[in-house]
Amino acid sequence: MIRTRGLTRHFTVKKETVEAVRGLDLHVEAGELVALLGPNGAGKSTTLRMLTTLLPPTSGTAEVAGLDVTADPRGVRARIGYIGQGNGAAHSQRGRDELVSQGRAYGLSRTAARARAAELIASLDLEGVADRLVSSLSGGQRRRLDIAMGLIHAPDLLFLDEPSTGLDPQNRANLQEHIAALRAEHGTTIVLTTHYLDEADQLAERVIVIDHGQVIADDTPERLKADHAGDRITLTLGHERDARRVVAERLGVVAGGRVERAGAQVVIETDGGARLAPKLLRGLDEAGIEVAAVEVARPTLDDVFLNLTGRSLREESATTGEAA
Ligand SMILES: Nc1ncnc2c1ncn2[C@@H]1O[C@H](COP(=O)(O)OP(=O)(O)OP(=O)(O)O)[C@@H](O)[C@H]1O
Repeated sequence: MIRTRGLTRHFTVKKETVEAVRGLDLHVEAGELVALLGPNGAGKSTTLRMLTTLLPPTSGTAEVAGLDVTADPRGVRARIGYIGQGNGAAHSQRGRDELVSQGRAYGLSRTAARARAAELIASLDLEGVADRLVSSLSGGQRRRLDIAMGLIHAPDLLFLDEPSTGLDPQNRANLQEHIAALRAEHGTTIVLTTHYLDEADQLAERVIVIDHGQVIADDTPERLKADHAGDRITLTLGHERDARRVVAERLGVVAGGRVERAGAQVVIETDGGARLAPKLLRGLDEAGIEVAAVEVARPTLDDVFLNLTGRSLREESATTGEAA
């Protein structure tokens, strides 16, 4: 469905070159639900804008829905849906009318456009609000209407640029359910960008991690976590000196496990944390070390990003005022 080779985009800002996307080789099969995950400025939107023909590549090629984005941009646009960041239906119109107009713009007859609009209104749970002015809809309802707009011509491939940014957790969860349901019902190939780690983890079957305009990892969330991050055992000990001793003598810590200490807390990153934790506790007990609390956590995609780049995606998002 998508194949890019060496896809590259530079911008020139005040005589300086910004290498927004640097030689991406992407391959997305029909029916996949893929998330492009990366910090602000990683190049996700620029990639999407090239794949949707909104921006010409500086170099490299991209084939989308069987057509070359540079040679046949109109053909590509007819076969895809694209929902950008913050674009959307006109606020002074009613949602249903906007959908019908959009359908007409794609060449559907009035009857077909109405039927398709009704179908999307039902499947995106907009029945109660589709006949209201768009300006009166909530953020989550508006985002669902945007998605309906992008799907009016029944494209095989849908691009969503940060679909849930700005929504509260409940609306985000609701939108994610709708995206998953669309895929299940229609088999639409979906490519979305996000910097919400849990969204990529729960929704996508495949996560392509992008940093500084390049792919740094590409796999299922489970395999990314298994390959690039371990479980995390957090021990809170009674005294800081005990924590120092655990680290210095690597008490109960298996070979290869990474150990860090902060005050009386020791964090051990290791494979098979649930299996190791009881052994570890027995070892500490035998050494006469008191344990106040223990927690075993499975790795997150943030741990994957941290291990790959040395930076936390969560912190980077926080510094730019975004929640991740
Ligand atoms: N029109 C433009 N002119 C100049 N620089 C640009 C332009 N568009 C993007 N950039 C730069 O290209 C880099 C990649 O930006 P892009 O918007 O693709 O990142 P992103 O991963 O989508 O980030 P975000 O999560 O913040 O949307 C950034 O350094 C950005 O400032």
